[in-house]
Amino acid sequence: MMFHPTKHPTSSPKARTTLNAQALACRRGQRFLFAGLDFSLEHGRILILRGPNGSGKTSLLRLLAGLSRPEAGQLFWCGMAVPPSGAGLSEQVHYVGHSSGMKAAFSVTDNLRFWARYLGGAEDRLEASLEALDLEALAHLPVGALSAGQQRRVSLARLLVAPRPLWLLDEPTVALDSDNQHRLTGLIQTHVQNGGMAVIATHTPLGVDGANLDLRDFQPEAQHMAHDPLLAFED
Ligand SMILES: Nc1ncnc2c1ncn2[C@@H]1O[C@H](COP(=O)(O)OP(=O)(O)OP(=O)(O)O)[C@@H](O)[C@H]1O
Repeated sequence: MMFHPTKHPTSSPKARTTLNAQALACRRGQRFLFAGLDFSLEHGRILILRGPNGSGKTSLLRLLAGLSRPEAGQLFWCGMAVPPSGAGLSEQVHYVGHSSGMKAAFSVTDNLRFWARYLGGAEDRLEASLEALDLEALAHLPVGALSAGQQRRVSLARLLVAPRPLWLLDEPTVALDSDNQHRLTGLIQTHVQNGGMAVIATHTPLGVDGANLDLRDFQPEAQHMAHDPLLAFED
């Protein structure tokens, strides 16, 4: 795939941007979700995370976002080892997870303006972000007054307020109608066509080309399960 570093305002990846995982392991509570997980992702590529509920897709995305630490193994960003804190990688990442990350009482515009500032983006991207997710007519409304699919679109608009090369998307189609699923597909395709990368957990087809990583292939065979799930809970 061609690399166009300056063509699109949503991405400003470095040439030869790469993300590699070597022998990653993740433990939640007393249970190893996966171990020995390797993958390699280059600019312009998509990695699609597969696996049943509870197999560790969200846990892997949180680990890549620097929100939790691996139990073992090593991440490399552009060939540089990422420390357990995630420093050096977490600043390159947009993470859109299950929660919207928005303040319910604030308007769509105010929420996105906050994220633009927080993520080091420019406010002049706001209009384009609203337009890309068909949010202009909702921009003045408090996020808490929006439907689930509309709130999801606000979360996705965050991807566009600041350019970051690696998009981590957790079930991004949830609550989206078919028009907006197509809109999302277009955004992802544009991002990678211009040199971005994406790791996407999904149970449904996204209409994008990507390599598949099935978490079931990395489950340790013998599990020491906690008898009481509450005892295993971690913040
Ligand atoms: N805070 C936590 N403390 C302990 N265990 C947790 C915690 N959060 C999640 N888990 C466990 O980790 C396992 C993997 O959860 P995760 O959310 O990563 O799965 P998933 O593959 O994303 O699932 P889904 O397809 O349902 O979204 C689950 O068994 C879950 O109970």
